[in-house]
Amino acid sequence: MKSYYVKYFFHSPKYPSQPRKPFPFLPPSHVNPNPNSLNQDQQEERKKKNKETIFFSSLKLCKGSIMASSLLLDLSSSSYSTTSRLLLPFHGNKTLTLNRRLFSKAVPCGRRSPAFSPVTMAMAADTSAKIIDGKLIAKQIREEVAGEVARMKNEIGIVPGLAVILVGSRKDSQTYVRNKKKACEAAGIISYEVDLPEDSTEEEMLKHISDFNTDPSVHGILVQLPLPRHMNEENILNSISIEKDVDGFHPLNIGRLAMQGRDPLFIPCTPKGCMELLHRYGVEIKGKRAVVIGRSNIVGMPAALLLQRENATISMIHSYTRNPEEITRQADIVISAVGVANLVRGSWLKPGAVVIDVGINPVDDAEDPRGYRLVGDVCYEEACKVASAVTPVPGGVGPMTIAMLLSNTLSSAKRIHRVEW
Ligand SMILES: Nc1nc(=O)c2c([nH]1)NC[C@@H]1CN(c3ccc(C(=O)N[C@@H](CCC(=O)O)C(=O)O)cc3)C=[N+]21
Repeated sequence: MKSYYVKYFFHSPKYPSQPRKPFPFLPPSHVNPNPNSLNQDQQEERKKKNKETIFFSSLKLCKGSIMASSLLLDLSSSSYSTTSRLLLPFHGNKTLTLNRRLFSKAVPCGRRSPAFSPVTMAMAADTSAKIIDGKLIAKQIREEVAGEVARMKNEIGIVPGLAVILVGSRKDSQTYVRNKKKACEAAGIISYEVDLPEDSTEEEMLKHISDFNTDPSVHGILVQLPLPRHMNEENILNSISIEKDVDGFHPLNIGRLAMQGRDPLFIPCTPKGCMELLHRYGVEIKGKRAVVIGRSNIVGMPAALLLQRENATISMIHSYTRNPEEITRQADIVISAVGVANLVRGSWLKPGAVVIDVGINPVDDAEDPRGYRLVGDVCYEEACKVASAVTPVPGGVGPMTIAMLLSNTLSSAKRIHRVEW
């Protein structure tokens, strides 16, 4: 039986909504900008894998009732930011309908040498776009948070606390959690970490959450996603007290975000980071056309709601969108969160557009000690020539996500302790 590597999972009770097991990272070869950098063996291995690998931008199981989410899964909840690392072996006997339209756009588009900072590269590439420096802004925000944390401690003797729950031993999740902890410590926020083995039960998880819900020294609770497939993500996220849900994933919180005249308790960290970058770079949003590529619960959808709250006219692009290129080209602001390397080409952009690239996609890089490097959803070099401002990857939205987590934890502690300033 032929086996395909399929991204991603099925939304059906019959099928778990999470990967069967993490599969070794296998980046699509056609986004490798420099296949010649591979040695002979690696090239052979690559050719072999290519033969048996089909990437989907969307797929349907023909029997109808079961629909698979697409590659344009939009950093969707259980696959957050890791879609491109997780490829599932699929031993299906079902007929698959492929829609390669969008994905076929994701081809190599130049290379950024790791030796150069984004800023130097932008200049070297003779571009006009301003580089939106997320790393710098995130640092400023972390310092602002640290100042307020110190003030809280001095004035009322309260130190904000963040609880992080990690299940399993995924390397990328461990790295993210470690970085979050480090950032907390640097800002003076106390972090509490619970590491659970992969095979822990949902009940154990719920017990930890319920303990944190009632623990007065904890002001924020974060469950690192994705969760192992035997856990029900919806149940778990719903059990986090809305007052402490610093990720802002609680459905009631999202409902408030979507409604006029209501305010959410927390704005989800990644979209909040995107908005903060637009604000701090003085990008006007009111009355502008904004396109959000990807409709995940944690990035695309809340990002569109936030832009709309600030009076932009929004369009959302997803795996079933016809003419994504044409629609994107009308946008003054583009936020891309799909997890497909180099999907958005220069030709997709209106001259002068502002581009926020949320994608974090690993692509092979034999020159990198890790064997891969990270690129965004947007072809950076091309975007630099057309857009007026672009976020780099890394160094763009990623660091902002962590800064926003600290900011949400601080505001939670302030709200709980009724701090007025
Ligand atoms: N409950 C939950 N909340 C999250 O906010 C959440 C999550 N689960 N699961 C995983 C994703 C991923 N995520 C990132 C945070 C920081 C960087 C980041 O700092 N990236 C750097 C460095 C990247 C590198 O070099 O490895 C950059 O883009 O410059 C990236 C990704 C938060 N996530």
